[in-house]
Amino acid sequence: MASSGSPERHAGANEVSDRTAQVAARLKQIYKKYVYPVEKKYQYDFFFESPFLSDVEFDAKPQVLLVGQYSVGKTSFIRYLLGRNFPGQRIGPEPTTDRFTVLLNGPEERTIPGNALSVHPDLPFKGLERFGVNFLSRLEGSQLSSSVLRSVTLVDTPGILSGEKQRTNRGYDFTKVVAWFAEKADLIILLFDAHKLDISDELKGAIDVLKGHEDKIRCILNKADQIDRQQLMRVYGALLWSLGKTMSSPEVARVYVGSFWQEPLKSMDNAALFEMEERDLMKDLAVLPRQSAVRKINELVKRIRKVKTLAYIVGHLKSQMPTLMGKEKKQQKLIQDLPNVFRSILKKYNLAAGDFPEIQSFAAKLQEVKFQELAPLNQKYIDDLERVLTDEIPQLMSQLPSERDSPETLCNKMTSPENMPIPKAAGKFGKKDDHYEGNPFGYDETDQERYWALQDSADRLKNSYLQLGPEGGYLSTEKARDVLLRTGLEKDQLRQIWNLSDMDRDGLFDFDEYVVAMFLCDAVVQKGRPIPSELPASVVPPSKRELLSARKQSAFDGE
Ligand SMILES: Nc1ncnc2c1ncn2[C@@H]1O[C@H](COP(=O)(O)OP(=O)(O)OP(=O)(O)O)[C@@H](O)[C@H]1O
Repeated sequence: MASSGSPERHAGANEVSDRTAQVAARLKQIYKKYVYPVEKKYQYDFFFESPFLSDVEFDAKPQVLLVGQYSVGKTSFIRYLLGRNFPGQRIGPEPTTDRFTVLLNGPEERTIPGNALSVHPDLPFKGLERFGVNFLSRLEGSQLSSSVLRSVTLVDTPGILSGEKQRTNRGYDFTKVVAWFAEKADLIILLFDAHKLDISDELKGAIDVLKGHEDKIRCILNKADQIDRQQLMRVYGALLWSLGKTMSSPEVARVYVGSFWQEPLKSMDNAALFEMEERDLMKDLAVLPRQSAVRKINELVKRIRKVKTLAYIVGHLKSQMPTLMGKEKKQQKLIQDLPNVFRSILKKYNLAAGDFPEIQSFAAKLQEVKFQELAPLNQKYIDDLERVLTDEIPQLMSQLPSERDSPETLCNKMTSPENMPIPKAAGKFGKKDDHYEGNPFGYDETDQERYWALQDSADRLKNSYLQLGPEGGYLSTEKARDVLLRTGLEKDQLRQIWNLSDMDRDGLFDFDEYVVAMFLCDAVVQKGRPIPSELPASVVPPSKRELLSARKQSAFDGE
């Protein structure tokens, strides 16, 4: 039984989390089966200068980016969300975080150097190499086993400094890097210090690069308990005014006021207000996994529409080529007449202008190919894409809570109503911690019974397991052995891995056992780790915990 609260309290949240993972897995299948072959056939990567999608794009967790001046409490806020310290954490009154820290879930606690992070095939940080070695030495991964990080990835940024220091000391383009992370983020939290509110040029610069992402921005007026009510009103007003001038969005930014760390409030004057504000912020965070799933669906829809349009364009150009003479001449004529060609394709197939490539760069690309070598239009491809758009995508959307739901109702769908995510330490508001909810995303930090450090690997391995052809939910001994042999490990090592993974000793691999085996093989092959004598508790699948602890007990009792 869960250590804090009954399992039912979390059922809604886990269900949504599972559903969003299922949606991501289905999107990946759709892409591989129906979209990728068309992209390849009509050279989407070349014509749209957009690489083919990899699994990472679908599997990536929602990202939360924290931005603010130095010492506003970004790192303390993350620590508060996680409910614990994390590797590489630096908190202090002086500028402490001089690097971008990406907080990731993983079975062992460690820091990961920026270089490794930016080339890791399973992480969505490829592309950061372009900011140079100076930047990479200021990038760090912090891996820990955390239920919060199972749902989201957090990115802590270096505090924004004032004046010259900002420009001269960094050795890389800070604002460009923030823009890169902002693009990928699902939520951007801008923190301000109520105690020393100052929207400097640098912060304005950072807010500028967040332009176009206004819908993702949430502001926090932190340390609000350090000042009295009257001062707070003034500071709050001044912040809204400055933000209104700096941010181009027509809507007033949502500013959460409070003190976002675990310490008790300095003054209880505004305790009720701060508590409500934290509750609202946690609700905002709780809908992130769902929002991220919707974003992934939308992005794939946009891409499919472009792919379809490209197939029509390429097919049309190919169809215009003469069979014998004058190919080169015809090709040049078509390129020159491209605006008209686009117009007639748009009309003929009833397409949207926004799905067409930018005309000049497309014309330049066309100069590099021979039209007679282009692929002809294949109606089957188009029909498949249409079917994805009209049947599969709406079906996927219906599996998520309705788009028209208010954040409130969405949140209700994610957690049972009486247990909305509430601040982690009710004690700080002068209350007892009896409603403690450890994680706004629905998994309770203390809920050891359901937490499994290999859950991410399990999500990734689901398809490969199914492809191996389990029967009745089990991989036969032969199949399991074949999989292990393919790792190239020594027989003796494989025997040890088998003994650790086949937890129920039935000579077969169910899915959980398969995940554990793959994890152990990977640890030995990729990372050169020794095989442990027993499985670490967080690696044991929840389905096998009772069994293993009973076995341990009977060994202890000498049975
Ligand atoms: N809610 C809070 N109320 C009062 N003090 C706080 C609060 N949160 C953090 N602090 C204090 O503010 C200082 C800065 O905190 P922290 O290092 O978390 O900020 P930061 O924004 O991550 O800074 P940097 O950008 O330099 O890394 C620390 O001394 C911390 O103890």
